[in-house]
Amino acid sequence: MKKVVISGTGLFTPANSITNEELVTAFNGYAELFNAENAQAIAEGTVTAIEPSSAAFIEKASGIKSRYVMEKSGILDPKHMTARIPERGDDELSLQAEICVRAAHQALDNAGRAAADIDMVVVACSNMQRAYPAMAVEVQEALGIQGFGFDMNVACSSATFGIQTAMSAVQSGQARAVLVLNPEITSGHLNFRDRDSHFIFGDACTAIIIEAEETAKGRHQFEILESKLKTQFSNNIRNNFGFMNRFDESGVGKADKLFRQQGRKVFKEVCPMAAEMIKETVERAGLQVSDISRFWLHQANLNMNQLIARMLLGRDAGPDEAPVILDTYANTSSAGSIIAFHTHHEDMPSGANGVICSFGAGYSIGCVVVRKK
Ligand SMILES: CC(=O)SCCNC(=O)CCNC(=O)[C@H](O)C(C)(C)COP(=O)(O)OP(=O)(O)OC[C@H]1O[C@@H](n2cnc3c(N)ncnc32)[C@H](O)[C@@H]1OP(=O)(O)O
Repeated sequence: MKKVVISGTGLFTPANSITNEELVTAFNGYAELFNAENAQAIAEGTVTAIEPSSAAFIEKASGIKSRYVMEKSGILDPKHMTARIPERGDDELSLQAEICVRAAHQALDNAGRAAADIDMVVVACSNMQRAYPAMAVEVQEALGIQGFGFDMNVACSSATFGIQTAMSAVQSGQARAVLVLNPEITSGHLNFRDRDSHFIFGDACTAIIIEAEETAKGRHQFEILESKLKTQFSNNIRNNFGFMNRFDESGVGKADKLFRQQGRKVFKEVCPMAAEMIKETVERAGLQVSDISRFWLHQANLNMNQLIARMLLGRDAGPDEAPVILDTYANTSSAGSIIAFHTHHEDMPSGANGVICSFGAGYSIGCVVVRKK
């Protein structure tokens, strides 16, 4: 079988960052307004008052200190509580394609590649900006890539599922090189009025070039030794937004058309699944967990990652073994493990092994074992 490498990655980080304190001030402002407007109903017991959020809780429960967003002022306005981003015309590059292009240029540069070397574009993320045409085809056009492109959505595991799809395309000869993009504008599906989850997500876009080892030119190449995917249905992370929403506008309300989760259940159920998947995939690669020097884990919750590392290693992981980026990026869905990889791989010596592992809605888990060239 043809050997395949990750030959370059890229990252787009939005210019605006929001601290926990800023986010909590906005949320508490909203809560005060809501409680004042509904004072009588709250006193009568027909409406529940909104409790204030707390920056200390957020950092302790999740490890998140701040997050990047495409637009900040609307999210921090207690009367608005979502980003203010004007719609673009059909003749303009869409926002999601724009951030793909920004990340793609960096990945192409790191891989020593030009658009003409790419035959396939995959946009793999949790939310597409529109139904069609596919985002990937717009990105293909914007970059001047021949060949073909398509979108795929496996929520937080979109990047790892995209890597395996790209690897198969290279191995089967469908593409010489594939550009996988993970444009996560998570602020669009985050309910900033929900105390349990308003702090969870941030925006970012990652790009990955996958190609045959024999012709790869990237400065830091990682051979893909093994990859394994798993899905198991769960309602514990769910978003009912979709094209049939307009059939029944009475619905069960608006909040179910945004991200919602049973965080405790997710924590309890996903950690053992992810640890087991990592162990299985590493063993399928002919290695032991002790042969892995770095784990680029999905970046949703610090306590989750620490627990998974303990399940695997029987001890706490050092910061070099399981790099953390969620403190400043929060959960960027599928981009998270790739941001960790992108920002923490250059120092690895030749021959060092690592694992990229994503886990999230579906449930979906993707595990990719790599070795530095
Ligand atoms: C695309 C994807 O990645 S999907 C995301 C995948 N999801 C995950 O990975 C999430 C995994 N789970 C988690 O991260 C955690 O469960 C969290 C961070 C969501 C919540 O942390 P937990 O410790 O489980 O907190 P929990 O929800 O049980 O709340 C604990 C208490 O804090 C309170 N609380 C909740 N939110 C807040 C807040 N913002 N500020 C202050 N207090 C809060 C709760 O009401 C609760 O109070 P109670 O004990 O009086 O009932």
